[in-house]
Amino acid sequence: MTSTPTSTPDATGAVDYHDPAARGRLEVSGLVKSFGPQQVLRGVTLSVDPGSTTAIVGPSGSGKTTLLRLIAGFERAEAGSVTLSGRTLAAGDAWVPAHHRDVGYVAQDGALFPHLTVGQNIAFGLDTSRLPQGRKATRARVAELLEMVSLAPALATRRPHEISGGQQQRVALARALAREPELMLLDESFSALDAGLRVATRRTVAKVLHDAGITTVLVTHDQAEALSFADQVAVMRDGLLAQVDSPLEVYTRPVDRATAEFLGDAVMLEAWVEGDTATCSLGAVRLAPTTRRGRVQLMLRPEQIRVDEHGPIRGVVVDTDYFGPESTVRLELTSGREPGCETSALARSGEIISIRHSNAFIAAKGTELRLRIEGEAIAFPPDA
Ligand SMILES: Nc1ncnc2c1ncn2[C@@H]1O[C@H](COP(=O)(O)OP(=O)(O)OP(=O)(O)O)[C@@H](O)[C@H]1O
Repeated sequence: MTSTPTSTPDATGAVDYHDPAARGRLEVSGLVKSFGPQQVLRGVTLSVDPGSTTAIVGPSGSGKTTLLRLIAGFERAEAGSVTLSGRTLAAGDAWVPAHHRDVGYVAQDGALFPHLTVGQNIAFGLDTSRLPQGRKATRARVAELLEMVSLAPALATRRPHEISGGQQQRVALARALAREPELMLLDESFSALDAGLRVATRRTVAKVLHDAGITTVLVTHDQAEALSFADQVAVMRDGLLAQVDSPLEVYTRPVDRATAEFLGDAVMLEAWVEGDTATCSLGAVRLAPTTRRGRVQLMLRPEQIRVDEHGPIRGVVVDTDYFGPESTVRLELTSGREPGCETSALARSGEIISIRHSNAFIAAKGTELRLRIEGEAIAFPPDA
């Protein structure tokens, strides 16, 4: 690790290592990357606070892994810069090779060496020049790292094929942690695991990284994983970040329809906006702050449409998808609105919407349900 304390700007103008407050701060600015004629990254800018976790999520081929590989130093960009802890890693001709970046990388399959034991795999990540000499010190550090990732010390003598997929991912993390990186990059690190193991492994890994205060960037195509794992979610589309914000904000206040639909189910309705109210087939709906007026597309999450026996909206169950704890219920709206409810030219019966409900018994086909809307809707341009 390069750790000369100085505040002298280098040739690129960046302050050279090491302002303690900046340790682990990642700044990516204007990254452009092409493969042949295809521009894969088209000017990506991203800030990650020290010790925080960012998930980069987006459709397949949007450029997520390429961005991670540029940060790791496995690829070079045509334009833009990467700085970590105030140290320039890449900018113009300035270039720090991958093995000098203080960056850990955990691949999708863990990429353990099959011919080495778990202990040897982890020891491979150790900088032995920083350890007191001797095999005893190495063994102790390996045991410590295994404990950090909640694995029994006895596993050290096994080979990767003798442990489970979730254990392999934790060994891969321990190997990456052995170098005490300032930044951990997780490239679809949980996606090869089955659902239960994925959640448990993700939780362990998140806790280890959080407790160690290591800045983390996770690439995933799994929206739920991104929303649950990260402090900050960066939504990538066509080589650009469409939105970077907290999980709650990107889910409840997506910047556009594509982002809304990528992050979860969305009910889209034609609507007419006046002031802070939109009128649509569900009646008058409160809007999140917007400058839009007139015709819009309204977005609600299905869970915002609640079954309520006194609700002003009526619909008849068309069909149901049962998922155990929850069902997605499709309803055809009927015109029997309550007296006193606003109506408009857009409020019409026959429109089909989806809601979520936890009681599968109420959702038999043909049942009439009364509904109300909770929270605010988002307005997008009418033709997006
Ligand atoms: N080494 C390479 N040579 C040529 N094209 C590449 C290379 N690496 C990536 N690409 C192309 O760049 C685009 C973005 O790929 P990338 O792997 O970054 O996307 P991704 O968002 O991570 O996708 P996925 O979720 O499927 O892994 C794809 O069209 C891919 O084919």
